[in-house]
Amino acid sequence: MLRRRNVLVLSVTILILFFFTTNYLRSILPSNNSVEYTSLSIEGKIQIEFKNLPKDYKIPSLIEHNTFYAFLKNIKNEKFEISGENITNLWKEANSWVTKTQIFNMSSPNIGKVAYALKNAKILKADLDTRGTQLKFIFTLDGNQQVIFKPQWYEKERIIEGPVYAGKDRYGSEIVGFYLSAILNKPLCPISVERTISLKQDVLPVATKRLLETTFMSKNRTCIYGQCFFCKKEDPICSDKNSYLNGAVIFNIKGHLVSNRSPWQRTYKKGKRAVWQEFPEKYCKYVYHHI
Ligand SMILES: Nc1ncnc2c1ncn2[C@@H]1O[C@H](COP(=O)(O)OP(=O)(O)OP(=O)(O)O)[C@@H](O)[C@H]1O
Ligand SMILES: [Mn+2]
Repeated sequence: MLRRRNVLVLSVTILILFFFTTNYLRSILPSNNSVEYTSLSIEGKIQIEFKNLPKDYKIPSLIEHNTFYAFLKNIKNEKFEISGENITNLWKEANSWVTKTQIFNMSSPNIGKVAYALKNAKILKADLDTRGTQLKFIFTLDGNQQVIFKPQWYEKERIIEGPVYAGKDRYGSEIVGFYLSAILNKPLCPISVERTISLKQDVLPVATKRLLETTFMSKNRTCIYGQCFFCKKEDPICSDKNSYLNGAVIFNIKGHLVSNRSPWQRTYKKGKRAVWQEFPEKYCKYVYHHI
């Protein structure tokens, strides 16, 4: 009886060991399937090559970066009294962060206050922002800081079908861009926050003439169509019935910005492929040597 049990225990142990060893070997041994490799996309090959990189190229995860943790702590909305010198000095500091290599200071303990001020400071003047191609506003906040306001056009969950450039600006991408730039330790996206404004109370009383000229009421909602390449009277942004409109408030960078096209820019014509899509391998070398 005892012997039979021993044999059983031994067989089960061998079976378990066999199972784990084969699985382990499968995970560490390179798969020698070269046919599979050649049929992979460029992105797929990059993913595989990442795993084979010498350890010199391996860097610790940026998310563990001390600066990022300081940023996470600092960005927590910090309530303060928005008035007089407080706010003027805060904007002064935020503007001093902007250099050629960063547009916000991840380590500043005041970054939470800037986010709070973007979300809460009174709007002193509201105008249309005619830069770019889509509808946006430029507000002057208490303390004389200009910010851009991009309205929310769609429910957050809404999925827009079609090409990657289908649909209007998604205001959330401004906010995601800001946080992503911090996570990647490249603070190159302006500080952005979500904010709900009352068109009736916060905007219309301080609106410029040209903003008011593109404003009308429709079914108890305040609607604005603005002035831009894609702006149409038939396609305005409208508040809810209580006159509220949600969107992103984006810190406006002072000074002159230069546009640099990405060498990997998409084309906007259906079916027309960009050079980088036609000759992916050669194009990479070309950009490396010529741009
Ligand atoms: N935070 C900012 N600070 C200063 N200038 C800005 C800021 N955001 C945008 N701009 C300026 O406004 C221009 C248009 O901005 P943006 O790309 O966000 O608008 P858009 O309507 O989506 O235009 P496009 O279709 O050209 O992308 C930018 O090229 C830049 O010059
Ligand atoms: Mn854009």
